[in-house]
Amino acid sequence: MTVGFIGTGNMANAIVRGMVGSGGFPAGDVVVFDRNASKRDLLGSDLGVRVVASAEELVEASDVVVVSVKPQGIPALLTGLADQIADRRRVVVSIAAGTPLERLESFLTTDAAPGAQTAVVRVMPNVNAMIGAGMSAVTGNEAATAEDVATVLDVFRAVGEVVEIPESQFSTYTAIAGSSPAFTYLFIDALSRAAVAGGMPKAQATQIAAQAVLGSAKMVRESDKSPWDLIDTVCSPGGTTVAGLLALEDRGFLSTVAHGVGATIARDKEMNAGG
Ligand SMILES: NC(=O)C1=CN([C@@H]2O[C@H](COP(=O)(O)OP(=O)(O)OC[C@H]3O[C@@H](n4cnc5c(N)ncnc54)[C@H](OP(=O)(O)O)[C@@H]3O)[C@@H](O)[C@H]2O)C=CC1
Ligand SMILES: O=C(O)[C@@H]1CCC=N1
Repeated sequence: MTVGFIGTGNMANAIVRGMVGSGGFPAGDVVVFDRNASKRDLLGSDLGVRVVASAEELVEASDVVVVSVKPQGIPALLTGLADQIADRRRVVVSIAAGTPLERLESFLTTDAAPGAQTAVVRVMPNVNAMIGAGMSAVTGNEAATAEDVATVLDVFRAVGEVVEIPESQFSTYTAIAGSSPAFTYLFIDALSRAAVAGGMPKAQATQIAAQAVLGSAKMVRESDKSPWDLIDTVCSPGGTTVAGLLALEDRGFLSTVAHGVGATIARDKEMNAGG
């Protein structure tokens, strides 16, 4: 099975590097195209994946076509490829935020295959796919068979964990897993900047903060305690942690995070509605 990527920016780079790096996908089974020759060629020279010179050539060469351009670029791209995609019976995967299956289907409707519906699978990955630590949600349209969805799950499983969720949950999912790496990087940077204020070199502080966040995430996943209960295990009576925790709450830490997640969901829904 050949998987092709149209658009080799931040996200496709992460996925393709993760796929090939994981050893789960031979470089020869991955095809890439980007309108910037230098970007697509870099993936070819770094990984040995097949590089093609047009989107049409990519559709011709790929069983699964992953559209990895910004949401604004999708209408023109898919409309231009709709006849060929229907004719070749390709499975289309979109990783775009704020772009529902129904809209993707509307761009793929074609007179070349009246009544036939293209299989479309929507995925929300995250950028940690680059190191095989991604988290991706997957959902298929009516035309996507269980086998199509399973194939796409396999692709994204090669770069991290996968979960199948209903499309109605995609906005919420996007906030807590698609966008949240940025929020978490910000948290790590905030920890390390505060340590710089305390006199520690930035590079060292960042590595220490990152390991503390990594270990905390592992603990949440592996412990049978809830995060709330784990907080109590760190807070010694009259100690340092509870002092810091109360100061964070004094500035509304929890509600600030919830506010950020809410704004992310709202923006995704606005994009879903065409905004
Ligand atoms: N970045 C992230 O963490 C995540 C992103 N996503 C989704 O992934 C998608 C891609 O995002 P991201 O990788 O960040 O975006 P980028 O802008 O980094 O990458 C998109 C690439 O596609 C190229 N491109 C645009 N239109 C075409 C076209 N018609 N044919 C060929 N190449 C084209 C762009 O070229 P040019 O530079 O010239 O525009 C660019 O190189 C988005 O839809 C986003 O919602 C989903 C989850 C996480
Ligand atoms: O910011 C965005 O719109 C994309 C979707 C999730 C992460 N990046």
